[in-house]
Amino acid sequence: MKAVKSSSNPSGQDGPQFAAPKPGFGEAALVLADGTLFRGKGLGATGHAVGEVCFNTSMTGYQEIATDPSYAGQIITFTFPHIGNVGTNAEDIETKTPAVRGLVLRAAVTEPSSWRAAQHLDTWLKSHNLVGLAGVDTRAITRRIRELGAPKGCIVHFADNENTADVAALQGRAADWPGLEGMDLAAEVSCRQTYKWSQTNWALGRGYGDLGQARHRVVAVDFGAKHNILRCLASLGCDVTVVPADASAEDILGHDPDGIFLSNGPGDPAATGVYAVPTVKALMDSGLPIFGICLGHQILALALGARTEKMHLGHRGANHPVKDLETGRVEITSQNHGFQVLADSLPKGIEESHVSLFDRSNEGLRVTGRPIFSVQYHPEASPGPQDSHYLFQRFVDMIEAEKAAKPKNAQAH
Ligand SMILES: NC(=O)CC[C@H](N)C(=O)O
Repeated sequence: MKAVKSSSNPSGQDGPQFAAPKPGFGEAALVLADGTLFRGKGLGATGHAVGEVCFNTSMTGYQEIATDPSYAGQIITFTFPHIGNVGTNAEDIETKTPAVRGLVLRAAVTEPSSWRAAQHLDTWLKSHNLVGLAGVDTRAITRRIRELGAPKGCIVHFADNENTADVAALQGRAADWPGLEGMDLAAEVSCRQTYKWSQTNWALGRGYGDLGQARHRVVAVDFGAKHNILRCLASLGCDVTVVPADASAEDILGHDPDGIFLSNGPGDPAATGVYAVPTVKALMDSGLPIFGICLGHQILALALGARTEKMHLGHRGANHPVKDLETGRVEITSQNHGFQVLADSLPKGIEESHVSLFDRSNEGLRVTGRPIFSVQYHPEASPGPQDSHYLFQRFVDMIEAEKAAKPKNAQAH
């Protein structure tokens, strides 16, 4: 087993010194499927969890990241060293029950310093039964991930009476985990029942608002939707009905929507799409505007006949440059995905609308002449820049144009 000591600096250069976790935090480790071992101090709940180890480069917004349902089946390494220093609160959540498997941090978590802090990250992790690891060389982990492609791993926070030397079994657990390819996780994190969403975006001095008079009806298919997407829709006057991932086209159209939204979510789109792809195909026949984000983009692409594949590393961060191919404008985007749509598999009549300036991978599509479009990245930010908020307005503009072209009393439903 290749141990990487948490206190060492493998680059041999003088780097910044980080506070060591305080005594009282138990032993903890991250073991990759190939046996690479990182030992540090535990945070949050004791226990172990297995998942794909990925890294996120965002400098802020760790609570939104940790509550993004798209992280089901994944252990996040934060490349930014100081995570947890503004604590946690009841507002910055993207779902009530986080789906992430565990968090890996460089520096020990300090006491929260923010007027919004309600809980220490350690207490918050415990309350959600999430395992954390701090005091490890996250640069070394990131470099390992870069070499291997997001590897399988096991994170463990030992209880006081446990034998902390026995990590070989944990390597076995990591190696035995089947991996995200072919895994359907959207069904796990989706809502079980249809519900209404009316909360609007957060503002300083007010907090979240509430949708007043609704102007449009949108059905959002929940593959693991981040709350801020729903807030962005409500903020533009949409009365949002959220339906489970396996809702049929009939169920969805039964709500008499003016537009349909396909959400982000975890897992392999090819696996998740087994039930969603036929539904989305049927929804496209309705002629209604359709907007997809991330997993929603991938499912829409599959429904249109394109292909998806797993990326080597994926994109996870809050500063990814993306070019809108129609306007030539570059937006700095928030991202979290490990699969991609293959642009050269897009059939005729489907245009690539956005491209990543990091690696030229596909970041969006548009159906020529129809109000159907989607993006791979996260225009709702949360966390991240708001450069791409215009896409929600684009969706609402499409809804308004369709309604103006086909007044309700002239429509079939
Ligand atoms: N944020 C998302 O919707 C992620 C989509 C998909 N699970 C991926 O990793 O590519």
